[in-house]
Amino acid sequence: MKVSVPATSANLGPGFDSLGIAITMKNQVIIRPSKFHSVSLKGEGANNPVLKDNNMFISIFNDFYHNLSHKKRHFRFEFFNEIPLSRGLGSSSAVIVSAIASAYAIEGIKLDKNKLLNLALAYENHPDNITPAVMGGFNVATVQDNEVRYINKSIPKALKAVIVVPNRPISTQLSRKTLPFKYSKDDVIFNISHSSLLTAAFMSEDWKMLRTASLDKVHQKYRMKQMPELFDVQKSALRSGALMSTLSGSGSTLFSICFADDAKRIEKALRNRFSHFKVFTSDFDNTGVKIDL
Ligand SMILES: Nc1ncnc2c1ncn2[C@@H]1O[C@H](COP(=O)(O)OP(=O)(O)O)[C@@H](O)[C@H]1O
Ligand SMILES: N[C@@H](CCOP(=O)(O)O)C(=O)O
Repeated sequence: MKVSVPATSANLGPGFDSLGIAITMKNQVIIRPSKFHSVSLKGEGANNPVLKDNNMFISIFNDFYHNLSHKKRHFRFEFFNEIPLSRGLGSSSAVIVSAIASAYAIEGIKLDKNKLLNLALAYENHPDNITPAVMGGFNVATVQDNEVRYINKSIPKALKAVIVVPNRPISTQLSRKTLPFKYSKDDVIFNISHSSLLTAAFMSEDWKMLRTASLDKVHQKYRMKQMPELFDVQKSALRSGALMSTLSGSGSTLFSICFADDAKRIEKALRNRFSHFKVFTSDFDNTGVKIDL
């Protein structure tokens, strides 16, 4: 059985804890019944001892598997990870979603995507990464009565993402602690209006509006100060023709959206200037989690 889950970029500027989008970069796991428990790791995190000894996937998978199944079985887990850890591309959401989906699939139980999304919410209480990880595309999401309420929109092929991944991680949990406890009324109004405009721009495919609509006063500047070079990455991306450029999740990745025809030029400009960072172009994913039995 094989499960794959896309990487995601959350917030998209002003949509803190609400907006998110999926790209084609993914984590994949193949699980087979086996005589003994064993794990193989390839790609991102392959040399990380935490992923070998205390793997979040295995512990979430076990929680669900033991609840769903009364049989005692062992499995071989083969992980192929493309999503870098703690770079703001939703690695933790991908793990949560794939572990829950795998536990149901291995027991042959069909799991509705909405139920999967609500189960994932117990492990990550903001819905902006888990919603695109499950559904693909652009998503606006909120939580009410412990349920994710969302609206989803596919992204056309005419758009691509140009992504700059710094060599330093930022932990989401720690980064959230650097944010202010209180915001001024002006900043709140700014973010509500920009996040609403950004959502409307995605829904109506008014791509020229993204630049203005993606401005934020709630989290980016506080987080980007930890790595001031990110301000230069953002300026360079916009100067090279990106439609918008925002801190991806809690960082450290800078995520730019552009017309497909401009992607190679923007990627080249960013790679020339920030050769010490990983720079690449990606398509958007409109499918979300995929399960092959
Ligand atoms: N492939 C993986 N396998 C197991 N655990 C993972 C994997 N990727 C990420 N994690 C867990 O998620 C944590 C990173 O989460 P977080 O700081 O929220 O970063 P991100 O922005 O990538 O979601 C890691 O420290 C690790 O505990
Ligand atoms: N809204 C969250 C999103 C965190 O995304 P991640 O990919 O960095 O885990 C936040 O901004 O804290």
